[in-house]
Amino acid sequence: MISLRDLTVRYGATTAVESISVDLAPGKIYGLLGRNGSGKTSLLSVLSAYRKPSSGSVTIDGSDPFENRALMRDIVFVRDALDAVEGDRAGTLLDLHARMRPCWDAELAAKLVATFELDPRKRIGALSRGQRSSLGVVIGLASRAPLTILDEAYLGMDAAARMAFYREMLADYLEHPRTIILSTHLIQEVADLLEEVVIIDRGRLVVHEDTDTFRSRGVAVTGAAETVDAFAAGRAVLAEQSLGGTRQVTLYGALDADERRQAESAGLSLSPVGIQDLFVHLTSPERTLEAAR
Ligand SMILES: Nc1ncnc2c1ncn2[C@@H]1O[C@H](COP(=O)(O)OP(=O)(O)OP(=O)(O)O)[C@@H](O)[C@H]1O
Repeated sequence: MISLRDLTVRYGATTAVESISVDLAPGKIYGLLGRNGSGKTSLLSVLSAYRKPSSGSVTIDGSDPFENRALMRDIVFVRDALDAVEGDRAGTLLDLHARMRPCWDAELAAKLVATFELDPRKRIGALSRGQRSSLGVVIGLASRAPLTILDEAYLGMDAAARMAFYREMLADYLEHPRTIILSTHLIQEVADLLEEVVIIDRGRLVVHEDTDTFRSRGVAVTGAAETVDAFAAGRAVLAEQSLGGTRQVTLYGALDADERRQAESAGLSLSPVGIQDLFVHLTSPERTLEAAR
């Protein structure tokens, strides 16, 4: 179990992560979602023991990962920087991880290198943006670390490479379940892979729940403006738009069967809201959930 307690990360006057407490059960794929600068990388850096929290704590199965060699071997953190010597060859970096990672799977690494058409003889500094990301993904997946953290691992990858990444990740995860945390802005693309979503906004935790429950909370209600307004009264409204006499509101909060019947008999139409739209509404600067309530 990963437990964050009042986790705070500050850089001088900037508070990147503010008092986040959350428990993440092992063996799931998590989506860490947040707008630019919301604190995702800062949070993941602490989780992967790259950085000490300013205050609060992180424990993994009860132990602090910071400077904990045994725990750190079981955490792989793939991020933009790749943590590599630019003059080294891609294959050298893979060999390094093969030696460092107790669960490294050389066969999987070779298969992924072929899938992404990577040339292990190429120097890291000479890789294209997408090839660098692919190399990161090979390291992330072939490490088979019990805690695998992929921070925007897809940067620069084209659509075909991203689809291959998702496919390979899911296939390997199903055979070798582990905790995977994906930080991503491509929410719609990965939505079906995520078992739980964690949303942070301006350093604070906004949502942590299983993806289906989160998805079920969003409903778009469309109909005559006054009927929609009457139905929406007292509910959390995340967004609204009107065209002529027709209004659509996005509500946050699952409707029960009675409420659905009531809406439909009033002539309103109900439609689901994708998790990307829910995310956008919940983290929009103008309309936070607190404001909506
Ligand atoms: N090394 C640093 N020094 C000073 N401020 C930093 C540093 N790293 C991050 N920050 C600040 O902390 C805040 C959170 O940044 P962070 O990189 O954690 O966000 P993020 O959610 O990963 O963003 P993005 O989606 O744009 O990658 C931002 O305001 C950023 O400017």
